[in-house]
Amino acid sequence: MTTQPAIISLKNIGKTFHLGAHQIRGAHDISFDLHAGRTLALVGESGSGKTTCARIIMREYIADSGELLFNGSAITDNSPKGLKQYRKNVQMIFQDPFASLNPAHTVDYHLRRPLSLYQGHLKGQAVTDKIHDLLTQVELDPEIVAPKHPHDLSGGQRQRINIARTLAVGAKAIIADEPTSMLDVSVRQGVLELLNRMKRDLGLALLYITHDVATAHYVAEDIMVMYGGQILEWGDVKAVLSNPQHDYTRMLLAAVPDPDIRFDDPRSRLEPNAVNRVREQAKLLHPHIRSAGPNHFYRHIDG
Ligand SMILES: Nc1ncnc2c1ncn2[C@@H]1O[C@H](COP(=O)(O)OP(=O)(O)OP(=O)(O)O)[C@@H](O)[C@H]1O
Repeated sequence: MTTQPAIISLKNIGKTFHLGAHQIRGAHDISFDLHAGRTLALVGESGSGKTTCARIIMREYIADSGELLFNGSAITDNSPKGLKQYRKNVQMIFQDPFASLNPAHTVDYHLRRPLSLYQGHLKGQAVTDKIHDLLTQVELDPEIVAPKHPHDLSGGQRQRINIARTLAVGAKAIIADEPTSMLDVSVRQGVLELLNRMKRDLGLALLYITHDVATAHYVAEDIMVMYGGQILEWGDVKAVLSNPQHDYTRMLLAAVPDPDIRFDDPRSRLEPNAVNRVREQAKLLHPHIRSAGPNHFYRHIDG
Protein backbone atom coordinates (compact mmCIF):
# COMPACT_ATOMS: atom_id res chain seq x y z
CA MET A 1 0.00 0.00 0.00
CA THR A 2 1.38 3.38 -0.99
CA THR A 3 1.90 5.93 1.81
CA GLN A 4 2.72 8.97 -0.33
CA PRO A 5 -0.05 11.55 -0.68
CA ALA A 6 -1.80 11.79 -4.03
CA ILE A 7 -0.78 14.87 -6.02
CA ILE A 8 -3.87 14.60 -8.24
CA SER A 9 -7.11 12.84 -7.42
CA LEU A 10 -10.17 12.38 -9.58
CA LYS A 11 -13.27 11.50 -7.59
CA ASN A 12 -16.30 10.16 -9.48
CA ILE A 13 -15.68 12.43 -12.48
CA GLY A 14 -18.30 12.56 -15.22
CA LYS A 15 -18.25 14.40 -18.53
CA THR A 16 -20.82 14.22 -21.33
CA PHE A 17 -20.44 16.03 -24.66
CA HIS A 18 -23.53 17.34 -26.40
CA LEU A 19 -23.45 17.33 -30.18
CA GLY A 20 -26.85 18.54 -31.36
CA ALA A 21 -29.34 15.90 -30.28
CA HIS A 22 -26.54 13.41 -29.51
CA GLN A 23 -24.86 12.84 -26.21
CA ILE A 24 -21.39 11.32 -26.02
CA ARG A 25 -20.14 10.01 -22.74
CA GLY A 26 -16.47 11.08 -22.48
CA ALA A 27 -16.03 10.03 -18.85
CA HIS A 28 -18.34 8.20 -16.48
CA ASP A 29 -17.70 7.92 -12.73
CA ILE A 30 -13.92 8.03 -13.11
CA SER A 31 -11.83 7.88 -9.93
CA PHE A 32 -8.07 7.55 -9.64
CA ASP A 33 -5.03 9.06 -7.91
CA LEU A 34 -1.62 10.11 -9.21
CA HIS A 35 1.12 9.62 -6.64
CA ALA A 36 4.62 11.12 -6.47
CA GLY A 37 7.25 8.78 -7.92
CA ARG A 38 4.69 6.55 -9.65
CA THR A 39 3.30 6.18 -13.16
CA LEU A 40 -0.28 5.26 -13.85
CA ALA A 41 -0.86 4.03 -17.41
CA LEU A 42 -4.27 4.85 -18.87
CA VAL A 43 -4.85 2.34 -21.63
CA GLY A 44 -7.65 2.02 -24.15
CA GLU A 45 -8.56 2.20 -27.78
CA SER A 46 -9.30 5.42 -29.62
CA GLY A 47 -12.41 7.15 -28.22
CA SER A 48 -12.31 5.34 -24.86
CA GLY A 49 -12.03 8.62 -22.92
CA LYS A 50 -8.31 8.86 -22.13
CA THR A 51 -7.82 12.39 -23.47
CA THR A 52 -11.04 13.55 -21.81
CA CYS A 53 -9.51 12.53 -18.46
CA ALA A 54 -6.27 14.34 -19.37
CA ARG A 55 -8.11 17.54 -20.30
CA ILE A 56 -10.12 17.45 -17.09
CA ILE A 57 -6.88 17.15 -15.11
CA MET A 58 -5.40 20.05 -17.11
CA ARG A 59 -8.62 21.99 -16.38
CA GLU A 60 -9.25 22.49 -20.09
CA TYR A 61 -12.60 20.70 -19.63
CA ILE A 62 -14.82 21.24 -16.63
CA ALA A 63 -16.34 18.00 -15.37
CA ASP A 64 -20.14 17.79 -15.14
CA SER A 65 -19.89 15.87 -11.89
CA GLY A 66 -17.28 14.72 -9.39
CA GLU A 67 -14.24 16.44 -7.99
CA LEU A 68 -10.65 17.15 -9.01
CA LEU A 69 -8.29 17.41 -6.03
CA PHE A 70 -4.75 18.76 -5.94
CA ASN A 71 -2.59 17.65 -2.99
CA GLY A 72 -5.73 16.38 -1.32
CA SER A 73 -7.67 19.66 -1.54
CA ALA A 74 -10.55 20.62 -3.80
CA ILE A 75 -9.62 23.26 -6.36
CA THR A 76 -11.51 26.43 -5.53
CA ASP A 77 -9.45 29.20 -7.17
CA ASN A 78 -10.67 29.40 -10.77
CA SER A 79 -9.09 32.80 -11.44
CA PRO A 80 -6.39 33.09 -14.15
CA LYS A 81 -3.82 33.40 -11.34
CA GLY A 82 -5.15 30.22 -9.70
CA LEU A 83 -5.02 28.38 -13.02
CA LYS A 84 -1.45 29.56 -13.65
CA GLN A 85 -0.42 28.36 -10.19
CA TYR A 86 -2.07 24.97 -10.88
CA ARG A 87 -0.37 24.62 -14.27
CA LYS A 88 2.98 25.35 -12.65
CA ASN A 89 2.45 22.06 -10.87
CA VAL A 90 0.62 20.05 -13.50
CA GLN A 91 2.00 19.98 -17.05
CA MET A 92 1.19 18.05 -20.20
CA ILE A 93 3.36 16.44 -22.87
CA PHE A 94 1.60 15.93 -26.18
CA GLN A 95 1.76 13.28 -28.86
CA ASP A 96 3.22 15.54 -31.57
CA PRO A 97 6.56 16.88 -30.34
CA PHE A 98 6.81 19.33 -33.24
CA ALA A 99 3.37 20.94 -32.88
CA SER A 100 4.09 21.99 -29.31
CA LEU A 101 7.26 23.88 -30.27
CA ASN A 102 7.32 27.21 -32.11
CA PRO A 103 9.39 26.78 -35.30
CA ALA A 104 10.44 30.46 -35.15
CA HIS A 105 12.22 30.12 -31.81
CA THR A 106 15.38 28.41 -30.59
CA VAL A 107 15.55 25.73 -27.92
CA ASP A 108 17.12 28.33 -25.64
CA TYR A 109 14.01 30.51 -26.04
CA HIS A 110 11.66 27.58 -25.42
CA LEU A 111 13.28 27.02 -22.03
CA ARG A 112 13.96 30.67 -21.15
CA ARG A 113 10.25 31.51 -21.51
CA PRO A 114 8.85 29.11 -18.85
CA LEU A 115 11.74 29.98 -16.56
CA SER A 116 10.86 33.68 -16.74
CA LEU A 117 7.14 32.94 -16.24
CA TYR A 118 7.46 30.40 -13.44
CA GLN A 119 10.94 30.79 -11.92
CA GLY A 120 11.10 34.58 -11.86
CA HIS A 121 13.69 34.57 -9.05
CA LEU A 122 16.30 33.36 -11.55
CA LYS A 123 18.12 36.22 -13.30
CA GLY A 124 20.97 36.67 -15.81
CA GLN A 125 23.61 33.94 -15.73
CA ALA A 126 21.46 31.84 -13.36
CA VAL A 127 18.90 31.45 -16.19
CA THR A 128 21.59 30.36 -18.67
CA ASP A 129 22.98 27.91 -16.10
CA LYS A 130 19.49 26.52 -15.50
CA ILE A 131 18.94 25.99 -19.23
CA HIS A 132 22.26 24.15 -19.32
CA ASP A 133 21.14 21.95 -16.40
CA LEU A 134 17.74 21.24 -17.94
CA LEU A 135 19.23 20.13 -21.26
CA THR A 136 21.75 17.96 -19.43
CA GLN A 137 18.91 16.42 -17.41
CA VAL A 138 17.15 15.37 -20.61
CA GLU A 139 20.43 14.01 -21.96
CA LEU A 140 21.01 16.61 -24.67
CA ASP A 141 24.26 18.51 -25.20
CA PRO A 142 23.46 22.11 -24.12
CA GLU A 143 26.15 23.73 -26.28
CA ILE A 144 24.92 22.02 -29.44
CA VAL A 145 21.18 22.00 -28.85
CA ALA A 146 20.39 25.36 -27.16
CA PRO A 147 20.94 27.54 -30.27
CA LYS A 148 19.03 25.16 -32.58
CA HIS A 149 15.49 25.54 -33.93
CA PRO A 150 12.93 22.69 -33.64
CA HIS A 151 13.32 21.73 -37.31
CA ASP A 152 17.04 21.06 -36.69
CA LEU A 153 16.16 18.35 -34.17
CA SER A 154 14.91 14.78 -34.44
CA GLY A 155 11.46 13.81 -33.09
CA GLY A 156 13.04 12.21 -30.02
CA GLN A 157 15.15 15.32 -29.33
CA ARG A 158 12.06 17.54 -29.69
CA GLN A 159 10.15 15.42 -27.20
CA ARG A 160 13.11 15.75 -24.81
CA ILE A 161 12.83 19.56 -25.17
CA ASN A 162 9.12 19.28 -24.29
CA ILE A 163 10.06 17.25 -21.23
CA ALA A 164 12.72 19.85 -20.29
CA ARG A 165 10.03 22.56 -20.50
CA THR A 166 7.87 20.76 -17.94
CA LEU A 167 10.94 20.62 -15.69
CA ALA A 168 11.61 24.35 -16.29
CA VAL A 169 8.10 25.09 -15.04
CA GLY A 170 8.76 22.97 -11.96
CA ALA A 171 5.88 20.53 -12.49
CA LYS A 172 5.07 17.91 -9.85
CA ALA A 173 2.71 15.94 -12.08
CA ILE A 174 3.04 15.26 -15.80
CA ILE A 175 0.26 14.10 -18.08
CA ALA A 176 1.94 12.41 -21.05
CA ASP A 177 -0.60 11.80 -23.84
CA GLU A 178 0.87 9.16 -26.20
CA PRO A 179 4.30 10.84 -25.86
CA THR A 180 6.12 8.34 -28.07
CA SER A 181 3.50 7.28 -30.60
CA MET A 182 4.80 9.68 -33.26
CA LEU A 183 8.44 8.82 -32.64
CA ASP A 184 10.53 6.31 -34.49
CA VAL A 185 10.49 2.94 -32.69
CA SER A 186 14.28 3.18 -32.23
CA VAL A 187 14.05 6.33 -30.05
CA ARG A 188 10.87 5.48 -28.10
CA GLN A 189 12.69 3.49 -25.49
CA GLY A 190 15.10 6.36 -24.71
CA VAL A 191 12.27 8.84 -24.16
CA LEU A 192 10.34 6.40 -21.95
CA GLU A 193 13.51 5.66 -19.97
CA LEU A 194 13.97 9.40 -19.47
CA LEU A 195 10.41 9.71 -18.13
CA ASN A 196 11.08 6.76 -15.83
CA ARG A 197 14.28 8.33 -14.53
CA MET A 198 12.60 11.71 -13.94
CA LYS A 199 9.81 10.01 -12.06
CA ARG A 200 12.37 8.25 -9.85
CA ASP A 201 14.88 11.07 -9.36
CA LEU A 202 12.48 14.02 -9.08
CA GLY A 203 9.54 12.17 -7.52
CA LEU A 204 7.17 13.19 -10.32
CA ALA A 205 3.70 11.77 -10.63
CA LEU A 206 3.06 10.59 -14.20
CA LEU A 207 -0.09 9.74 -16.09
CA TYR A 208 0.98 7.84 -19.17
CA ILE A 209 -1.78 7.69 -21.77
CA THR A 210 -1.46 5.06 -24.45
CA HIS A 211 -3.35 2.60 -26.61
CA ASP A 212 -0.32 0.32 -26.47
CA VAL A 213 -0.44 -2.20 -23.62
CA ALA A 214 3.15 -3.24 -24.28
CA THR A 215 4.60 0.21 -23.46
CA ALA A 216 2.37 0.47 -20.36
CA HIS A 217 4.05 -2.66 -19.10
CA TYR A 218 7.42 -0.98 -19.63
CA VAL A 219 6.88 2.37 -17.86
CA ALA A 220 4.08 2.11 -15.32
CA GLU A 221 3.59 0.66 -11.86
CA ASP A 222 -0.19 0.89 -12.09
CA ILE A 223 -2.60 0.52 -14.98
CA MET A 224 -6.20 1.45 -15.76
CA VAL A 225 -8.06 0.04 -18.73
CA MET A 226 -10.73 2.34 -20.19
CA TYR A 227 -13.56 1.65 -22.60
CA GLY A 228 -16.62 3.75 -23.46
CA GLY A 229 -15.68 6.45 -20.92
CA GLN A 230 -15.46 3.93 -18.08
CA ILE A 231 -12.66 2.27 -16.16
CA LEU A 232 -13.02 -1.45 -16.64
CA GLU A 233 -10.08 -2.67 -14.61
CA TRP A 234 -7.21 -1.21 -12.67
CA GLY A 235 -4.38 -2.25 -10.41
CA ASP A 236 -0.72 -3.24 -10.31
CA VAL A 237 0.50 -3.33 -13.91
CA LYS A 238 2.16 -6.74 -13.66
CA ALA A 239 -0.82 -8.28 -11.85
CA VAL A 240 -3.38 -6.92 -14.33
CA LEU A 241 -1.38 -7.86 -17.40
CA SER A 242 -0.50 -11.32 -16.14
CA ASN A 243 -4.00 -12.11 -14.85
CA PRO A 244 -6.59 -9.77 -16.44
CA GLN A 245 -10.04 -10.01 -14.87
CA HIS A 246 -12.06 -8.21 -17.53
CA ASP A 247 -12.84 -9.63 -20.95
CA TYR A 248 -11.87 -6.39 -22.64
CA THR A 249 -8.40 -6.36 -21.01
CA ARG A 250 -8.02 -9.96 -22.13
CA MET A 251 -8.97 -8.93 -25.65
CA LEU A 252 -6.45 -6.08 -25.68
CA LEU A 253 -3.78 -8.43 -24.42
CA ALA A 254 -4.70 -11.11 -26.92
CA ALA A 255 -3.53 -8.69 -29.61
CA VAL A 256 -0.05 -8.54 -28.06
CA PRO A 257 1.92 -11.75 -28.57
CA ASP A 258 3.71 -11.69 -25.20
CA PRO A 259 3.69 -8.86 -22.62
CA ASP A 260 7.16 -9.90 -21.46
CA ILE A 261 8.57 -9.08 -24.87
CA ARG A 262 9.85 -5.50 -24.89
CA PHE A 263 7.79 -3.08 -26.98
CA ASP A 264 10.77 -2.25 -29.20
CA ASP A 265 11.24 -5.93 -29.99
CA PRO A 266 9.77 -6.62 -33.47
CA ARG A 267 8.03 -9.68 -32.00
CA SER A 268 5.80 -7.30 -29.95
CA ARG A 269 4.13 -5.85 -33.07
CA LEU A 270 0.40 -6.46 -33.16
CA GLU A 271 -0.78 -9.06 -35.62
CA PRO A 272 -3.34 -7.40 -37.94
CA ASN A 273 -5.75 -10.30 -37.47
CA ALA A 274 -5.55 -10.03 -33.69
CA VAL A 275 -6.26 -6.29 -33.81
CA ASN A 276 -9.31 -6.85 -35.98
CA ARG A 277 -10.49 -9.58 -33.64
CA VAL A 278 -10.26 -7.23 -30.62
CA ARG A 279 -12.18 -4.51 -32.45
CA GLU A 280 -14.93 -6.88 -33.53
CA GLN A 281 -15.25 -8.32 -30.04
CA ALA A 282 -15.20 -4.82 -28.50
CA LYS A 283 -18.17 -3.88 -30.67
CA LEU A 284 -20.06 -6.85 -29.29
CA LEU A 285 -19.04 -5.94 -25.75
CA HIS A 286 -20.07 -2.31 -26.08
CA PRO A 287 -23.84 -2.61 -25.35
CA HIS A 288 -23.09 -4.81 -22.37
CA ILE A 289 -20.66 -2.28 -20.88
CA ARG A 290 -22.98 0.65 -21.46
CA SER A 291 -25.89 -1.10 -19.77
CA ALA A 292 -23.75 -2.23 -16.86
CA GLY A 293 -24.16 1.08 -15.00
CA PRO A 294 -21.39 1.72 -12.49
CA ASN A 295 -17.76 1.09 -13.33
CA HIS A 296 -16.34 -2.35 -12.87
CA PHE A 297 -13.42 -2.06 -10.49
CA TYR A 298 -11.94 -5.50 -10.59
CA ARG A 299 -8.84 -4.57 -8.69
CA HIS A 300 -7.80 -1.71 -6.50
CA ILE A 301 -4.28 -0.28 -6.51
CA ASP A 302 -4.10 -0.42 -2.73
CA GLY A 303 -5.96 -3.69 -2.49
N1 LIG B 1 -14.75 18.26 -27.41
C1 LIG B 1 -15.49 17.19 -27.69
N2 LIG B 1 -16.71 17.33 -28.27
C2 LIG B 1 -17.47 16.26 -28.54
N3 LIG B 1 -17.09 14.97 -28.30
C3 LIG B 1 -15.88 14.78 -27.75
C4 LIG B 1 -15.02 15.88 -27.42
N4 LIG B 1 -13.88 15.37 -26.87
C5 LIG B 1 -14.03 14.02 -26.86
N5 LIG B 1 -15.24 13.68 -27.40
C6 LIG B 1 -15.77 12.31 -27.53
O1 LIG B 1 -15.63 11.66 -26.28
C7 LIG B 1 -15.21 10.30 -26.46
C8 LIG B 1 -13.89 10.08 -25.77
O2 LIG B 1 -12.90 10.81 -26.51
P1 LIG B 1 -11.37 10.92 -26.05
O3 LIG B 1 -10.68 11.86 -26.98
O4 LIG B 1 -11.31 11.21 -24.59
O5 LIG B 1 -10.87 9.42 -26.30
P2 LIG B 1 -9.37 8.86 -26.36
O6 LIG B 1 -9.40 7.54 -25.67
O7 LIG B 1 -8.43 9.87 -25.84
O8 LIG B 1 -9.16 8.67 -27.91
P3 LIG B 1 -7.84 8.91 -28.81
O9 LIG B 1 -6.87 7.82 -28.41
O10 LIG B 1 -8.33 8.77 -30.20
O11 LIG B 1 -7.35 10.30 -28.48
C9 LIG B 1 -15.14 10.08 -27.96
O12 LIG B 1 -16.36 9.50 -28.37
C10 LIG B 1 -14.96 11.48 -28.53
O13 LIG B 1 -15.51 11.56 -29.83
